[in-house]
Amino acid sequence: MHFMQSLQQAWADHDSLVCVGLDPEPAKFPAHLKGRPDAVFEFCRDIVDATADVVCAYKPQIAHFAALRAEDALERLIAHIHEKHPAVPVILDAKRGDIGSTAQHYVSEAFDRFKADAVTLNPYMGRDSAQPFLDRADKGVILLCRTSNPGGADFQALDCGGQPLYLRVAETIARDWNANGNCALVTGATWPEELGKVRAVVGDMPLLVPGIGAQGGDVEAVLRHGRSANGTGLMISSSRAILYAGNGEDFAQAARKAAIELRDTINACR
Ligand SMILES: O=C(O)c1cc(=O)[nH]c(=O)n1[C@@H]1O[C@H](COP(=O)(O)O)[C@@H](O)[C@H]1O
Repeated sequence: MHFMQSLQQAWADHDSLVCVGLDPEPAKFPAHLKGRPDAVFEFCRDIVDATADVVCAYKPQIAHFAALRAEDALERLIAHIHEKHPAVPVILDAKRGDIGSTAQHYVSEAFDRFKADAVTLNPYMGRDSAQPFLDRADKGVILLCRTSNPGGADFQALDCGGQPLYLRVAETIARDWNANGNCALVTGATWPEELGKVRAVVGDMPLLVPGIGAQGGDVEAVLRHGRSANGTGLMISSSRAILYAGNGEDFAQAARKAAIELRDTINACR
């Protein structure tokens, strides 16, 4: 199914705008998993199986797997999600972006090797670096716009003909890059007013919103500024606050409880 269709279906069927970020850090794993040869897969799989009915998407972050030489675990994890929880789309957080000939290989990595439904991209290299991704009309292309980190403003807030660069990025992508209707933007929860300015420019385009939980973003402000006309339009992503909500044998149930709490807090503001 087209990423945008499965996202909308998951928003509706699970009544949830929560995206769980899958960022494995073995030092934070519960004691009974530490040292097990397949701990990265087992940890993420158990989190997924405990939360799949209360989320709208999963977002594995590729460096967290690659640094551990666990890319095969990432492949198996995405295959597991597709097999056991086919209603939940998978966003590969890879923040790619390169000249067209290399971008083809990043396309193949994300969609043919890992079989993700969507991927995050850095738009700094311009249209031709994104085009091979945009051409995959059934896949989501989620472009950095106003990132959650403290240095996000270093370049993104620079004046660009009377408006900040991040708004020019939002405007250009919504107007020129979205011919296949498969674009979305990253707008951090830590800058809710900027998020609202992006929403005003892009209409109902989905926004991936990291920065809730460990980075301290304000859920109510994100909803107030960022929800679309029908009260959806957001993939509100949290990694550490859900993954490491508990560190005992019941860690997956603790993650489920944290995901449900976040879903309910969000829904109270919709
Ligand atoms: O593209 C992202 O997902 C992303 C964009 C951004 O602006 N800020 C941001 O934190 N992220 C990612 O979102 C996740 C945030 O993790 P937590 O702070 O633990 O919820 C990490 O995987 C980051 O790489």
